[in-house]
Formats: sequence, structure tokens, C-alpha cells
Amino acid sequence: MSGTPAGAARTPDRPGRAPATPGARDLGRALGLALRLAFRSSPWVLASHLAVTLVSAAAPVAATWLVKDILDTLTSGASGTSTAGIAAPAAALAAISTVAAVAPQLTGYLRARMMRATSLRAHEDLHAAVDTFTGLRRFEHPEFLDQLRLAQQAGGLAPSQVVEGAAGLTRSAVLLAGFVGSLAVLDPFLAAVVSLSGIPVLWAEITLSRRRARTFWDISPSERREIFYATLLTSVEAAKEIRLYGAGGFLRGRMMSERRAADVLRERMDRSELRIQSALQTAAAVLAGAGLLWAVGAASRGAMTVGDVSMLLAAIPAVQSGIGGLAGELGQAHHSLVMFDHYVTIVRLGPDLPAPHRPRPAGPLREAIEIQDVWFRYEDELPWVLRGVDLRIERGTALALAGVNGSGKSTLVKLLCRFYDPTRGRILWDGTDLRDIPAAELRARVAATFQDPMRYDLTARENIAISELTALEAPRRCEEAARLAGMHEDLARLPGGYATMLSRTFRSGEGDGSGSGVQLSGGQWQRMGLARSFLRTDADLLILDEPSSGLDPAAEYEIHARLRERRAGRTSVLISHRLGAVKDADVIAVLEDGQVRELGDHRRLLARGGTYHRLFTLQSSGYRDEPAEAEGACS
Ligand SMILES: Nc1ncnc2c1ncn2[C@@H]1O[C@H](COP(=O)(O)OP(=O)(O)OP(=O)(O)O)[C@@H](O)[C@H]1O
Repeated sequence: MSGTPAGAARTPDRPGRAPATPGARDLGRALGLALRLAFRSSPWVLASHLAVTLVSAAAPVAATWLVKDILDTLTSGASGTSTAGIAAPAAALAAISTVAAVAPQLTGYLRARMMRATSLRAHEDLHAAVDTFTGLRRFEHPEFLDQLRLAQQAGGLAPSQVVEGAAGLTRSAVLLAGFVGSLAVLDPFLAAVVSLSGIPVLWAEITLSRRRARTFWDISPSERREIFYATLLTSVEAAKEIRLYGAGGFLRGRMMSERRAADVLRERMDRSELRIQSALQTAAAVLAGAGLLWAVGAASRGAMTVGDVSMLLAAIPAVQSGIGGLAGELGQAHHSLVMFDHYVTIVRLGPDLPAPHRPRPAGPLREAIEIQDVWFRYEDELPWVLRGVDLRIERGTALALAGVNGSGKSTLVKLLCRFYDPTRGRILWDGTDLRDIPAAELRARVAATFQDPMRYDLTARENIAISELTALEAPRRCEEAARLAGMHEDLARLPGGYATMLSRTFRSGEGDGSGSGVQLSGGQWQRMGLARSFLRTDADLLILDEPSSGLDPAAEYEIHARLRERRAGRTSVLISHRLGAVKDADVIAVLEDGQVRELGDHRRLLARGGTYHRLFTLQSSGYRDEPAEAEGACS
């Protein structure tokens, strides 16, 4: 190791560390955000929902009092007054019954509407937050991905569940207050006993909710792996190898064992729920039975009226179910908040790469990009990939990176794009540390074709314009880029031309009339990757990581001739194992074991007789017996 850290990177955060049960402050923060989210998404639906909840909570209490009133009037024995006396309460009872009958439907509709609205908003906010993670490191942390998955699940449901919980709590509280009050009028002691019986119910619900949240976290890795295997088993990309190698059974076995592992945890949770709930229900039934016996005894002694007994018979189970409901709602709301905390954590995570304290603009490259004593490893516990790399890329020059597999070439270009920050050392853009330049600004100055260009299940035009979205409205620009990459004829010939969907998984794009999309060959996809970078005509830095590995020799020759043209006078970094393509670069850096071992132009490196000479001689000897044109293609 050499040199002092010129700018130590922030320790990679691990937002997904298995969270302990969130504390009251975290839950308070989650509650605030969930309610704000629900309010912002659908204020009127939220207000209507709460109003209907209040009315439907008050209805059963009012109905019970009205029934008592009617029964007491009927059994009072005062002849002639009974019909007139019961007309008004009977009409009120009928009205309340109608409201009570309609309320659940209305509540159901409002609940579904609120859920859609909040889930839509939460989904957008979550993915907008994820889009602000400019680096790649978080996406390589399994714990982060577990938490992201829980956040995706919770973001959709939790806010409305929290509101639902709040509505349910209000409903249960009104109901409970009404019936406890009614019981207290008849017998304060009984009211106190029935109310106190709610304490263990509350405790049980909170305990269960904590366990549920823990179970969700514990099964998340298994669920993610299960989804991974299930996707492999049904994806067209994996279908060839899986069928050829007969690996379906093996992968299915893995998928099922992940499912079984998750089911064991689910079963454990269900049993614990069954045990606790059964005990509580038994206790509640015993209490209700005792209350009933006591009421019947009191009525037979004449200490209670028939109306009182009917009130008591309605009030005891209502108080019990009110307490159960209250506890259940609290448990559910607690669980939703614990889950929603994952969402809040992700949404509040902020940028993964330290944002510059004093951002400096990335102006057009005027002098050079300097890589100064750069050390890099992907994780603290992983080996160094780059070990003190020093390189200067002058404006307008072509740098080629050569070296055996795993020597760190692609890693170096990932650092140039600032997908990661160097662990030590720094990279300067005209003297400004890349860390001081906002990532989006830097990237707007870079065009890159990566080793494995992405295959988007989008139309051909969208597949090119993804690098420069303004080109979606300017089809000629996409065509020009495709022409430079040697893809225009192929794309124009597709059933729907540039509107054809490049996918066999989704239906084709508008207007091609073919019904199903098409799939490109590996080399054609590589050209699409090139077209993407060619679309960024004013990029200052062109990065080409193995741009031609999948091309046939003639196509490779043609592409490299074009690349030479495009690179002329522009700053570029080319990685290629085809040393014939590398030899024209102004400077060739040979990486070995994460260090620059050789540096110079083709002639100088050949004369040096080192690794470059060895690799070049080995490669060119392979072509010596080939026909003349193939030789031409590689020289
Ligand atoms: N995302 C990653 N996480 C952890 N290790 C990685 C990651 N990407 C690459 N590596 C490791 O870093 C080392 C250098 O990889 P890199 O892709 O930079 O090599 P390369 O020179 O481009 O190789 P090739 O010629 O095969 O493309 C390898 O040992 C690889 O295993």
C-alpha cells in the first residue's frame, strides 16, 4: 500500500441491517409520514371515511338503547301508551338499521379508494427515492435489497392500513365508550371487570404484532430467493441453458426449499397466534357466561327489567368485542407502522454517494482526467481490485486498457462514471475531484457502452433513446446513431421498424401490426449499446468496454473503423481483449493485478517485450494461418 488517503470514501452504509423492533420515536415518525401520505393522496376520501366510521360506530350503541326503551315500554303494562310510545323509537331504530346496513359497503368502497390512492403515491415516492441513489453499492447489499422489498410491500398497503387502524380505533373506542357507559349504568362493578379483561388482550395483540413484523423480516431473504428461482424458471433468457442442462429440477428444488423454509417460520407464527388467541377467547367466553348467569338471576329476583337484561346481553359481548377490536386495531396499526418503517428508512436514506459540500460544475473537458493513486475494493472485507493506479487521460486522446480477466479494467471505468468512489486516492476532471461534481452532471458528459449492454423490453427506438430521451421526439437522431452502429438496416427491416418491441415477453409496439415482438442477436444487442452511446454526440468522454466482443470479424472491423473515426479528437477509453483493436490508441495501459504495469503506445509496448508483447504475439499467431481478409480485419 502506498500514499495517504487523498479522500477516504464514506463507509458504505448498510441501511438493511436487521432492524431491531423500531422504537417509539421511529414509530411516531412512521405514523406522521403515513398519515401525511394518506392525506396528500386523497384528503376527501380520508375525511369521508372517518365520518362514516364515526356514524357506524355510534349506531349499535344507539340501537341498543332504543331496543331497551321499546322493550321497557312494551312490558311496563301501561295500556294505550305503548303504540304511541314506541312509534318514535321504532322509526329511529329502523333509520339506524338502514344506516348500519349501508355503512359497511360505503366503508369498503372508501377504503379501497384510499388504498389505491395512497399506494400509488407511495409507489412513486419510493421509486423516486431509489432513483436518487446514484451509486451501485446499495444494490449489491442483500440486506438493503431485503429492506427494499419490504418497503415495496409496505409502501403499498401500510399507509392505508394505518389510516384504517386509526378509523378502526375510533370506531372501537366510540363503541366501547357507549357500551361500557351502558354497562356502568346497570352495574359499575361488572363494567369494571369486563373493561379490565381488555388489558391482556391488548398486551397479546402488541406482542403478536411484534412477532409478525419479525417474521416478515426473517422470511424476506427466503422470499427474495424464491422469487429469483421462480423468475429463472419462467424467463426466456434462462430457458435455453436450463433446458439444455436439465437444470429445471435442481432450481425447482431450490425454490421449493426456500418456500418451505419461509413456511416453517409462517407456521411458527400462526401457532403462536392460535395459542394466544384461543386462550383469550376462552377467557372472554367464561366471563360472558358468568355475566349472563348473574343477569338472569337478578331478573328472576326482580332486580332487573327485561330491557335491562336485553341491554346487558348486548353490552357484554359488545364490550368484549370492542376491546378485542381495539386491541386488534392497535396490533394491526403497530404492525403496519413497523413495516412502514422500512419504507420510511428507504425514502429518507438520501444519496448513497456523499453529496459534494460545495458542488462544482463539470465543465466541458479542457485538459485532462487524472487518476491519482486510486485504490479500490468493493467491500472492506474483499480484496483490493485496484492498487494505486495512476493515469492521465489527456483531452482528445484515446486510452486503451488491456489486461487479463479480472485485472480491474471495468472497475476503473465504473469509477470514472462515479458509480463508486475510490476507497483511496482520487480522480480529477480538469483538476476537480469527481466527488465534488454532482453525479448527474458528470454523467451528462459521459457516453458509455458497457460490456453487457442492457436489453430493455422496449421498442427499438426507446432502446436507443434511453441514453438521451430528447431523441424520442427526434427519430432521425436515433436512426443516425443506429446507422453509425451498423444497426439501421436491421431495425428498419423489422415488422414495425423502430416501433417494434425488442422483446418476446411483451406484445409488440404500436403500429407494427405483428402482434409479438422480436429478439435481437447478441451482436445486434451490442450494436444497440453502441448506438446508445453514439446518440450522446456531445459527450466529452466516450467509454467503450468490450464494444465488439460479440461481433463477427467483418462487423468488428467495420465497427472499429467507425469507432476510430468517432474517437478521433475525442477523449475515449477503450477496453478490449482484441489487441488488434487496441493498437491504434494513443496510450495503452496494461493492468495487472490492479496496477498499471505497462504504459505507452503499441510500438513502445511491443518493443518492451512484456505482458502486452506476450498477449499480442499470442493473439496474432492465432490468425497467421487464417485467410488474408481475416488477417486484415485484425491488424
Ligand atoms: N460488483 C462487484 N462486487 C464485488 N467484486 C467485483 C464486482 N465487480 C467486479 N468484482 C471483482 O473485481 C475484480 C476485477 O473485475 P473487473 O470486472 O474490473 O475486471 P476486468 O479486468 O474488467 O475483467 P474482464 O476482462 O474479465 O472483463 C474481479 O476479481 C471481480 O471478481
